[in-house]
Amino acid sequence: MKKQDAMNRDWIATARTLSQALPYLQRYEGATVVIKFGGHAMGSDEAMETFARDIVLMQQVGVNPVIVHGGGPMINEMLDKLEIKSDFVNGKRVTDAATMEVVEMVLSGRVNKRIVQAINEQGGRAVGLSGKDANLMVCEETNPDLGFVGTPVKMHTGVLETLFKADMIPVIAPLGAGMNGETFNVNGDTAAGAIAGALKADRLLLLTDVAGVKNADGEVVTELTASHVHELTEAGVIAGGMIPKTETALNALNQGVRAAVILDGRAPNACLLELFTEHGAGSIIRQG
Ligand SMILES: Nc1ncnc2c1ncn2[C@@H]1O[C@H](COP(=O)(O)OP(=O)(O)O)[C@@H](O)[C@H]1O
Ligand SMILES: CC(=O)N[C@@H](CCC(=O)OP(=O)(O)O)C(=O)O
Repeated sequence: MKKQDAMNRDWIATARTLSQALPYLQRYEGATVVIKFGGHAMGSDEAMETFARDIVLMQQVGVNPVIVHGGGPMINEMLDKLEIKSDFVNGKRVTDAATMEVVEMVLSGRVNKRIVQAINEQGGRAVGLSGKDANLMVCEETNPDLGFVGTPVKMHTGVLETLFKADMIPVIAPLGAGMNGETFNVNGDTAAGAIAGALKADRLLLLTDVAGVKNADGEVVTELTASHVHELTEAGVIAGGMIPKTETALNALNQGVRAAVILDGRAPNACLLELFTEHGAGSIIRQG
């Protein structure tokens, strides 16, 4: 009897959560949400399945989700196998011609198709593409010392609008087309920010492997403005891999994205918690 009572309580709580989601579902009807799915956040098959379910649910309730993925750890694995050495400068992989070939193969091939398949297995209709398709992301060389690393300079998002109209979910590998036929390797966060900016997305979600942006005491700051971010960066509290993420978030806000959120992609249902509950998740950055 006691067990039955506990089960009933769980079901009532589930129904309440669904009911409380109504205003959030209404708020995000027709909204565009760009989600950066990092290589570290992908981890296990289980994490991939939960992520894919969240994305399909989002689309089911009227959101236009756009996935931009990373895959740094998977690129490292393949470069190791091929015994190609790789270095990073300020969070960007120094990319010579041989490395570029491996980056494209891993990102457009293995990683992109794994995400596409996971979404389709949950009943969605995902289409895999890279920033080279339909000239979505045209890039210039970031810095000659980094080789084929690109900075997005011109975006053509028409292909994404076409996919939205057909109820398809774009899954984008962070590669860019050069003006002279080159292929560029673009940091996943940078690519997600550029795409969110060009779409003037309602939300940019950057999924990573920490709960959010932490302050000097190691606590997650749930709400931040641009000036908070500058203060924490100048104090050296925002460091390493968090610097390109917060920079991407601020650039996206400057281009008209309403808010950017940095959250733990390994936490179950992180995207749903952020979009459709009062609780939210991670650190939300708004124009201040
Ligand atoms: N203030 C901070 N708050 C949270 N994480 C921080 C902070 N400063 C530096 N970091 C580091 O940034 C990392 C996230 O960046 P990164 O490893 O590049 O993520 P990803 O692989 O998901 O793109 C965290 O794991 C953490 O070690
Ligand atoms: C220029 C550059 O550094 N590109 C990245 C692209 C992948 C990426 O960003 O992957 P994560 O998001 O998983 O780190 C790289 O070569 O690793």
